[in-house]
Amino acid sequence: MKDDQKSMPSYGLGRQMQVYMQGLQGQLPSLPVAPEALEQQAIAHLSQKASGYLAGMEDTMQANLRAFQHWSILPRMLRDVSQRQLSTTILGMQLPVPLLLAPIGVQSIIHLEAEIAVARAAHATGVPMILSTASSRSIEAVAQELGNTPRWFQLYWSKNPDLNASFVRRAEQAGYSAIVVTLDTRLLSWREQDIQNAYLPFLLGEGLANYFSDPVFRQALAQPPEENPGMAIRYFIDIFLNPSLTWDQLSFLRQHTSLPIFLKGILHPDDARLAIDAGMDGIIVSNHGGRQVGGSRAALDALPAVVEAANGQLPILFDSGIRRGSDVLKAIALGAKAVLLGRPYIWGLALGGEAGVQQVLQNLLADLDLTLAVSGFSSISQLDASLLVNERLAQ
Ligand SMILES: Cc1cc2nc3c(=O)[nH]c(=O)nc-3n(C[C@H](O)[C@H](O)[C@H](O)COP(=O)(O)O)c2cc1C
Ligand SMILES: CC(C)CC(=O)C(=O)O
Repeated sequence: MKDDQKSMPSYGLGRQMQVYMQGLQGQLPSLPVAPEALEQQAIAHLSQKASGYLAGMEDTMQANLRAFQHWSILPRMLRDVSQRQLSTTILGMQLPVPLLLAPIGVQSIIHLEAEIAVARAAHATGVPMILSTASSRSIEAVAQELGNTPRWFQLYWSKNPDLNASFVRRAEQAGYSAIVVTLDTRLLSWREQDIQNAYLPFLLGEGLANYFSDPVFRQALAQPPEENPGMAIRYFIDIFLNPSLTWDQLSFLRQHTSLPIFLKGILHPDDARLAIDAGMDGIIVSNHGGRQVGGSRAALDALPAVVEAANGQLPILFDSGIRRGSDVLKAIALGAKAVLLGRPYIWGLALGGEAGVQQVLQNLLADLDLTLAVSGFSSISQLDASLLVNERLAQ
């Protein structure tokens, strides 16, 4: 984290003042500040294929956003909020803010500098990054940009066990401090826009940097990917999806890493109990941003039951629909230790590369810090359900 951002207590105010002072010199923020306007501008900027890929099932995405409206913050007054604390600890890991960048694959279809730009922005703001297996830059190249910024690696569990073990080994060697296994994408769902556009970026070789650079993957090919990319892509298609993956196979991963393992994509409380039985270290409640099960429960609506089922035995994180500081507060008040930011940073990437991602993160952190303060709290560790009113029950 940069020195001028180390003191989080003045962060929100600092960002506000920076913007207003720039305004006095005739400079307005280069990106829209409201997430809705940011999204609109980014979608208009991207090709139809890329924006179609970013989309999801509209009803489920809307449900994710609406779920936040069902909860209202009931602020408290006249409490000293002059010193504020946004940092949190998860399984002994210190996170400067309760926010991580969600794993988002194939960023090369959004911006030429892809995950490199995102990693630089993460480093500049201190926001930890979760790198996707399907990234367009390798595990090692992204790590190099992150310096000492915390990083986790998201694993898509392929049909080749040696490849899975190799990915995890590479992540460990490159300083990633947790493994996130995504459970909800053992098959690709029926994605209407991609089908309409007949577009799957992997078939064009996008998002395969980790595969093409992996010794196990390369060994399985008769010719290296540089000489015969078509053959490498076909092999990727053969092994990538793994619908036969079941709970009992998680022990394999445990044998191959000493890093904490988080399961991403849990919505049902019974699955939270299975995660505990399987000896996992954490859960990420998520419906993949409404991209997998069309018509699924909004992720925020699923959070309280998962938190209750976990019963404090392992940390719960959350994503799907985080757009503003108040969303972060609500998810944390409902029991999440931290949240993952998804599409908003990709909109920033689309419009402004590294600087765009940085602006989105700075704004969100400032919003979070100020919303915490005006709600009457000085530390995110003070938040619990008493912050919120459930408007559906209150009516
Ligand atoms: C274009 C795109 C690609 C994604 N790629 C991955 C991925 O590679 N691995 C993964 O676990 N989740 C992936 N996700 C899901 C995100 O990690 C996260 O769950 C989701 O974006 C949260 O929803 P939100 O963006 O609406 O907040 C992807 C999401 C999008 C939009
Ligand atoms: C299928 C993946 C490689 C990327 C992903 O998770 C997504 O597109 O939602």
